[in-house]
Amino acid sequence: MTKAVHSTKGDKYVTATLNPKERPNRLMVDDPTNDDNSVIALSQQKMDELELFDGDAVLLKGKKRCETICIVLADDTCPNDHIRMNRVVQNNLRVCSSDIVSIEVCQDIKRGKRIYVLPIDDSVQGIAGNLLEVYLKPYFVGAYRPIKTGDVFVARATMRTVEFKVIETDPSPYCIVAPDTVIHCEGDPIKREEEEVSLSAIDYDDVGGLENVKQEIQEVLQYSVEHPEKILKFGMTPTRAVLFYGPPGCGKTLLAEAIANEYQMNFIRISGPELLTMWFSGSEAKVRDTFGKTRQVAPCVLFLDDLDSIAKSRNGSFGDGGAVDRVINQILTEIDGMSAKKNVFIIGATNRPDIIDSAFLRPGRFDHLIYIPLPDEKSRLDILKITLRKSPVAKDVDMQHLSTITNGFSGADLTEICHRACKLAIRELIEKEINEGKEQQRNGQTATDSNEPEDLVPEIRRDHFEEALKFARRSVSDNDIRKYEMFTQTLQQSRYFGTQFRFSDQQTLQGTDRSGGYRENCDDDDLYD
Ligand SMILES: Nc1ncnc2c1ncn2[C@@H]1O[C@H](COP(=O)(O)OP(=O)(O)OP(=O)(O)O)[C@@H](O)[C@H]1O
Repeated sequence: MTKAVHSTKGDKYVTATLNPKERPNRLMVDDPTNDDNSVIALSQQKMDELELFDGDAVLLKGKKRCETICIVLADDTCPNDHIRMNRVVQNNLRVCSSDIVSIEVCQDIKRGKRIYVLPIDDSVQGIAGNLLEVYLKPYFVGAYRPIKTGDVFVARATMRTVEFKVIETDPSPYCIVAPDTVIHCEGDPIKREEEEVSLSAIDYDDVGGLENVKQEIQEVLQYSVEHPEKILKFGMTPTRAVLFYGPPGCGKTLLAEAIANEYQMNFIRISGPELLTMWFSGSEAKVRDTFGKTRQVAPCVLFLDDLDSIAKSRNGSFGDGGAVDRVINQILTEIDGMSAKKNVFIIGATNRPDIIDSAFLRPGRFDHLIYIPLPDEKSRLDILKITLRKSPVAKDVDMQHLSTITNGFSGADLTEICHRACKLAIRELIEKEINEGKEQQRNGQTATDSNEPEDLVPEIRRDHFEEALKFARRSVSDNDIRKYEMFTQTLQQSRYFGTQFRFSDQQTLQGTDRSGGYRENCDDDDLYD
């Protein structure tokens, strides 16, 4: 399986910039074996040559004068002139696989007194929790991570990942975050800068079920990326765009992010309404720039969400159909330009495949449609387990039973049940701690009197789930599902002409049978006479 989609660099360029005698500290970027945001790896031989030791802090320089600091470790599987780093580090340096970076020891790095970081707005949407406790402390605790002003990093908790930008460090511009470093994160989330692309940390293990779809995507990507010449030989163009369709909340977005991660590609998401708003507010150039950015950060997955909204708007709030036609044309031109580029893969998504403009579905555009259905029982069990994998759940909570009784629930509906159960446990814990505090006050005790504070709610229990299920609801109706199934069936019928078709030997020999040999069940033999 292709794990990485490398940017195409001519050999000449590589040999010129990698002349080992002249610049031993210039190395070619490789994908990591260890996915840590703060670690890069070199061969032991290269470490010796550069007089580096395991655990040294190093200063890395990439493109556009971008720099970052990491810890270096020896990895004997790393080729001598290569440097392994994950996508977070690559993005901070604005480089990708096969690009060249330089490395030098960073001698003057100090322990941080304080750091100030802020979340990036689109990565924190819908998250209400305490970012410091839930994301930042677990990310930094005991890790002694070096950070530099301007870096972006990804911190993870349960199912969500949040991207943070380092606004300031004291001392500046870089430091090591130690246990006594004070972490500040107060303030509004900040906007993603133009050149920063999303660093999805969602991977295939975060997506429950959908095994067939993962397999299908693998084939599409593998054929298109690894064997384009074979596809061209047979007169076809490699598939560069697929359209996910299906009910809401079943993992279209999640899967698109996981694909980007799985194939070590950057991820850019644009929604149909965003594109329309850009256009109608008079910034066609912005639409071009948005697509342009995708080309710059290739290899990249471009995720075009809510494609149906463009079709809907023909008769809607954006005025006459003519204007919408022009938007569609520009978007299609961009998509055509994009899909001709080898290392940009476009994934469109819609809940309303029936109203998608047919121009989007022409060969060379979204000609490959993939249905993302409601999860079946096994997939529901997977989704429940994935959602709760970082949560302590009591042993007698029967997940299998939960997955059986939730027939017809989407992935998002199931996630909501789990989150509600978690919140009930959290609420109970807080209430119990407050009550216990009051009790201690009444008894004249202090919290430090007792040695080990008792864990008042150690796990999410059955009753938390039972309560959560009272509020559970299916967000997709049977009627909707029937419509998707009918669409899929019609699509298949229009695609698959017939399994019984065979060329007749006679026709091959004589070359005269204009019916194409498909005569088995035909009564109207005289049609062409
Ligand atoms: N297959 C799945 N595995 C794990 N979680 C899932 C799955 N499907 C949905 N979820 C949960 O539901 C949430 C919403 O899923 P997602 O946004 O990918 O759905 P979608 O199909 O893109 O929906 P929409 O069409 O409304 O944009 C996810 O963040 C995740 O928590």
